[in-house]
Amino acid sequence: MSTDPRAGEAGTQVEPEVLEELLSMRASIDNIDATLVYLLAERFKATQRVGVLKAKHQLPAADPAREKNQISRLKRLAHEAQLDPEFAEKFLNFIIEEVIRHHEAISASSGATGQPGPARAGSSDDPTAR
Ligand SMILES: C=C(O[C@@H]1C=C(C(=O)O)C=C[C@H]1O)C(=O)O
Repeated sequence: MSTDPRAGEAGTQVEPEVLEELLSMRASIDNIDATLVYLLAERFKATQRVGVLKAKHQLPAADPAREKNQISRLKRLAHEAQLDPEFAEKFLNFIIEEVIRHHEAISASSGATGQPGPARAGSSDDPTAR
């Protein structure tokens, strides 16, 4: 029924009014997804700075006490927002795992100098490369 590429599979399967409603909701989803990408990019910029600070002061990459506090706070917020708290926990753990991986890489590259090393310059683990 529609050749609009935004309609996807549904374009050939539903009435024009239904399609219009679907496309309007998808436009919101696109905006939300773009916001998520920007938010995640900002969060990773901040955590990269934490990683550099930790490497400089020989602090461990992971901080389980901080993670525990964050997860209970986020689960509480998720519940209030009618988002599945278990999903919120999984999502946050997924992100934290990646952050810790970055911190370990920063620490490994900084060696004795406490500075991100030249071997990592330009890599995704080097926040100064951005
Ligand atoms: C960013 C930090 O490093 C790690 C990553 C965290 C996160 O992504 O929120 C939280 C705790 C740490 O395990 C930190 O210590 O603040």
